[in-house]
Amino acid sequence: MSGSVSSPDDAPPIVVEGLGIRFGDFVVHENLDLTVRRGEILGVVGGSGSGKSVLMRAIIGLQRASEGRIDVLGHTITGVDLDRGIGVRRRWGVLFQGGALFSTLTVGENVEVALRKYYPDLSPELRQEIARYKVMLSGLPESAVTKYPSELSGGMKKRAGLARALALDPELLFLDEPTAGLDPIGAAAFDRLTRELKETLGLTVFLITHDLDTLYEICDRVAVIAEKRIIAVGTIPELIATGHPWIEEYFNGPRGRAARDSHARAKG
Ligand SMILES: Nc1ncnc2c1ncn2[C@@H]1O[C@H](COP(=O)(O)OP(=O)(O)OP(=O)(O)O)[C@@H](O)[C@H]1O
Repeated sequence: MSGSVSSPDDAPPIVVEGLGIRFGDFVVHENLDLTVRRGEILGVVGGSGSGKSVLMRAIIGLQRASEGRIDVLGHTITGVDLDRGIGVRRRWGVLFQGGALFSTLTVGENVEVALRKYYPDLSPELRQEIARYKVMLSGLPESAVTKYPSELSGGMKKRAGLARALALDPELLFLDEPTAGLDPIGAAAFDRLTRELKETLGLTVFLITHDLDTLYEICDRVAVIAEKRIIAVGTIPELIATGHPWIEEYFNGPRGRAARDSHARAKG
């Protein structure tokens, strides 16, 4: 079942077809379809508990699908043990909610974990140098390399988690609520960093968020999860044009309008 799709490099980086996920009798996803285009930042929104994180976990092979098929970077990953053989796991990076840093390791050592696993022959000097570079690429000062997570602010922890996600030069970056808990200035700075990294490194970004400013400022398209599936995907004007009540309320409610007005003012 680990078959390669016909031309892996031309295929959209993520294709989800007919996905079904349930926990016992509780159905989270049913017949969910989604295609992520190469080089885009795709925002993923939906009410609390609608299954955004479960979908992300399924795409990165941490959550078993009950039905359907998921292709990532040209490889079918459903029904496949990702620790064996297909080598796709090293081609993505993930920033989990909360950063998921090892508290007993320094920031630099956290970044080195994946390098040790996938490139065991790297010399310690080169490994440390790559980790230092990733930390700085994520907008942290060089001094952060030797700090422990407990010594960092919330915003710095997110950046440290991002450095870890970038450790293996991924093609695909998964961000689960990266600006949650940040003040508005810190959130806007993180958004800018995401956009810059996407453009500089040629990343495709799957970004779960509740942050309307993030959607307006940096997302190329937005996918909406409701009723156990993706009910619409497109630019924000395209979504609003669907007239779906949840989308209408989300983007045309008071917060949605405030984010849209602020985006329009920033654009002049
Ligand atoms: N391992 C699990 N076992 C049982 N139920 C689960 C499990 N993981 C998630 N769920 C349930 O699946 C549903 C979707 O969870 P998920 O975390 O994907 O929501 P979400 O859309 O990311 O929500 P939020 O915006 O609040 O983070 C929730 O009802 C959750 O309780």
